[in-house]
Amino acid sequence: MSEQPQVGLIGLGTMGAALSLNIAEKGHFLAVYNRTGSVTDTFVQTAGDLAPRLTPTKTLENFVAAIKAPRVIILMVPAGPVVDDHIDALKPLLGPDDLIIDAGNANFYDTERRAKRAQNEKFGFIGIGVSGGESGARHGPSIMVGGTEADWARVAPMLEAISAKYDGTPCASLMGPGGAGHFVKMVHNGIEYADMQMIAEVYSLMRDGMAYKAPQVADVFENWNKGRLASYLIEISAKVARAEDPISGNAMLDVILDKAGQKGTGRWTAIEAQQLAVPVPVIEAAVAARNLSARLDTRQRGAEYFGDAQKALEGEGIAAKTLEKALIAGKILCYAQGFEMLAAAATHFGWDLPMPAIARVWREGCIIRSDMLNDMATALTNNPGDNLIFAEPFSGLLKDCEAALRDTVIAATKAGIAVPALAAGLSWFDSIRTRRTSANMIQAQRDYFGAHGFERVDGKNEPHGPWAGHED
Ligand SMILES: NC(=O)C1=CN([C@@H]2O[C@H](COP(=O)(O)OP(=O)(O)OC[C@H]3O[C@@H](n4cnc5c(N)ncnc54)[C@H](OP(=O)(O)O)[C@@H]3O)[C@@H](O)[C@H]2O)C=CC1
Ligand SMILES: O=C(CO)[C@H](O)[C@H](O)COP(=O)(O)O
Repeated sequence: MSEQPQVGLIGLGTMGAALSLNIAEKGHFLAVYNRTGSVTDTFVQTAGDLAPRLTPTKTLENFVAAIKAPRVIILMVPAGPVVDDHIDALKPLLGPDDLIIDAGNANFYDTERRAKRAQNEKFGFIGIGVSGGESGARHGPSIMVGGTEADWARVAPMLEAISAKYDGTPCASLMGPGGAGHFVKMVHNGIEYADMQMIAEVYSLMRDGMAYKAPQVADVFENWNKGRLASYLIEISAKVARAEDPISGNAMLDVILDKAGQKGTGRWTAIEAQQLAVPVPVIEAAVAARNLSARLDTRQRGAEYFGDAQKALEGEGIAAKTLEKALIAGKILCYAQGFEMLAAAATHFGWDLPMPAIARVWREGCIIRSDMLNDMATALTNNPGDNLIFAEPFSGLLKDCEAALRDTVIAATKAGIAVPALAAGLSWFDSIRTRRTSANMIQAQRDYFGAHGFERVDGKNEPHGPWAGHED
């Protein structure tokens, strides 16, 4: 029997269509609206058994009218002004206690602003981060919610029902107020960039350093997916390496242009980490690598002018076991940096970010889901406030894998195969356990040119060097 929907969704693109079907499948009736009306028609016509639970609408007025108050309206449209436009358009149509949920990849500052603005309105607004791509949205994404406890109590039953489950536990949690959910999603994506980049780097070592064909790379990744590296990204990397191009019959990977796209969340993570003064060099390297990959002309010119950098690795190359350990180390270092950034954001923004719960919601449904995240959730629970690298099993794993990471970076560097994210991880790891760095030189330089002063190792109160008053 058809019921009046209490939920509506705007934006039937890749994510919105899949999420609508997921919501309908969990027993909800929902109204749907899409800018291009024909998309709405096709969507409902192809919804099969779920079609009776969907109410297609062609105007925002009809859309809102089709939903029973108090309404829950989900936006699944591109981040940025499109979200503001929708809020503005919905505003005169909404009633008391209606709630808009922005489920796209919004910048968390926008979400903060929108949530604050909504406090003066009769309707509410929350921002949620949703991860898992199309199949996650359809069958169970990971959901990071920003809002009040009351907002969470209201939306939790639906969001938990549609979310992925890890051993029966829903991968949906309240992260904190305002933009906290979108902040956590942003860091998720920063880590996603880094995870992907490090996998791409070991792929390059196999392809360019050891002349592996794509199916051989697939074999290696498939094997790794049975061990410590078991994860969605390794699993799909094996699948894409195995795939053939239906047009040329060549390996699919070999016909894809090496120019990485990006929508901005990785860049936002790097920018925000800089604002918070938290070093996340693995993520920064991954963002830079995407930017560099897009500079095709410069890369071609560089290769012609200076000679192509890449050579075969020396000797037998690098054993798959060594590469695996290098990737394990790189992954731990990257997550350690990501969680440190989250901890700094919690302090800076006054959010009580639930670190173990963040690791828990990332265990299933999202793009960075992996077995390791379960151990991270336990480590963050048992070692509150501590960096992951000091917590077992990660400290032990790092000790075990450090040499492999170093050997890999050295071999890659000798062969001219760029491994910026792995190298950044190693350099961070070296820096973080260096008793005396070279920052004394920086302090001396700053004092020389700007009389900025420094602290002395002997504690004496003489904050300037003998160069004070220099004339050059
Ligand atoms: N794809 C993914 O893997 C993930 C995406 N996201 C986020 O989800 C959101 C949606 O992404 P996705 O589904 O991939 O995007 P799509 O491009 O597939 O769909 C975009 C949707 O937004 C609508 N839309 C676009 N521009 C406007 C506009 N100016 N006014 C009104 N409607 C508009 C489109 O309608 P029309 O049919 O008329 O063009 C379409 O319904 C984004 O914020 C994205 O970052 C989050 C997690 C994963
Ligand atoms: O949020 C996502 C996954 O978690 C989206 O797929 C997002 O588009 C990925 O980022 P980019 O397009 O910049 O690679």
